Amino acid sequence: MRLWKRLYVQAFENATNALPNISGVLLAYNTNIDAIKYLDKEDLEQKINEIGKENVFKIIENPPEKIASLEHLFGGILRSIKLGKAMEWFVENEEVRKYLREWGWDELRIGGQAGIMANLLGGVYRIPTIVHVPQNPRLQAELFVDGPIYVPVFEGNELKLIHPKEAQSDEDELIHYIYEFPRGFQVFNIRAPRENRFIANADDYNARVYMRKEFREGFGEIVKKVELALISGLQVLNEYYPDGTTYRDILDRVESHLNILNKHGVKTHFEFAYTPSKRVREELIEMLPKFTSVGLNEVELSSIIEIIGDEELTKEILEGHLFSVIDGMNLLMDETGIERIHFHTYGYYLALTQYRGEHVRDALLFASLAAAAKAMRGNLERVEQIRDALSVPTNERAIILEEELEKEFTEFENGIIDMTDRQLTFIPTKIVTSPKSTVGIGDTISSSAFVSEFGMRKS
Ligand SMILES: Nc1ncnc2c1ncn2[C@@H]1O[C@H](COP(=O)(O)OP(=O)(O)O)[C@@H](O)[C@H]1O
Ligand SMILES: [Mg+2]
Repeated sequence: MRLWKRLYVQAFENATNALPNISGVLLAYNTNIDAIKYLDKEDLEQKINEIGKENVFKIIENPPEKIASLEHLFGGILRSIKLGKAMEWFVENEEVRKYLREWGWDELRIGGQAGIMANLLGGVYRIPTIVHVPQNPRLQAELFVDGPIYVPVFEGNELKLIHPKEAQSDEDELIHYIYEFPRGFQVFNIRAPRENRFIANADDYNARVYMRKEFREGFGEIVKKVELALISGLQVLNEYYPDGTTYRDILDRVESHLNILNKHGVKTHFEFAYTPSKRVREELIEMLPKFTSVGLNEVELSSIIEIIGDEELTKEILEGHLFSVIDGMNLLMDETGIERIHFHTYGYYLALTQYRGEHVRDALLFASLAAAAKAMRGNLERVEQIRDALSVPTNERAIILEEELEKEFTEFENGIIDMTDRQLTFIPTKIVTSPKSTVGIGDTISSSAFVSEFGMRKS
């Protein structure tokens, strides 16, 4: 434990010193508005009574999984409360969208993985950051913090980089309505077994990874300004769209972007997220050889092994067996040739890399501090807040895992294991016992580790 305390302090210094080494980062593709409302029992009961309680209750046991009426909306909310389960349904109906807008929110936050990472990398780490915004309405633009955050804008034929606030225009508002409820929340005779949220997604653009003109026509220019890129948001792809296009049309465009990034020597990271469509998941795995790095959690690694591995390993990873996770990471590297895999789960992170160095470990430690700070505060504003996370306790139970690793690998030192052609890096993470919010922690972890590692590599 004392060892890790020392390593954490050093890593914070090394990582923060190296952040200014990065001249530019690109973030694509998903940015939206998260509108958060904390549900109120009286308000909810009154609205449901007005609409017709009986019809709303019918939806609870027959979930349509999408919203075409107010009955669907409130039935979905009640189902989420009843099961204590996070659910996200797409809003298909224009009248319902108007209703949602009028019902309003308590808080607005920038949403989407690219949007969230922009406020962190540009706003907190002060790295020049270019972010893709499918639309740039005022409501969303104002959620970007001040700092070197840019969207590309055509002025005539020339591509200019402008802060989103200065580039806002009269475009669509892509709103994800997030209805949060605490454990024990009661409405009529329904009681929430645990805290969670229901999301009504009123965003046609990110659901099909819409790319704005500047990214379709000016990508070659944009890429010249960055040395790192983080790609996310592909998990939502459907196999077919009503207009006859498929996920393939979109992935073709993403692949052409990757080819341009690779041609310019930009290091690329893909942030995995659970991808319900097995077909799409398969295609994403096939695209991984074009990336430098991938970030994922236990559910996502397991869902990949389901495709490239066997049933036994799939199950063991989901159950959290350390050595199965390591086997899964090795298998994924064998299959794709990807240079870096960063696995994160509650309590520890692993990185498997085709290169060596202590900066890989320091980057994971820095990411763990950033995650703890984010969990504590809900929102990060300054790098000093990450330093404060040094006082958060380190996961004691990971020490048992560390001992298992020591037994298995003789060459294990300070979290680093030398395998013949690879390095495996292990760190116990900080754990915040009562987090203020858990939205965007995974994105914070992966992006902090990726950018700081490459910054330190240049030191
Ligand atoms: N209370 C906490 N303290 C520190 N880290 C946490 C806490 N809760 C979750 N985390 C970290 O956040 C990660 C969540 O990432 P992920 O599962 O990818 O979700 P998302 O991408 O939706 O944020 C977990 O793997 C864990 O490492
Ligand atoms: Mg994640």
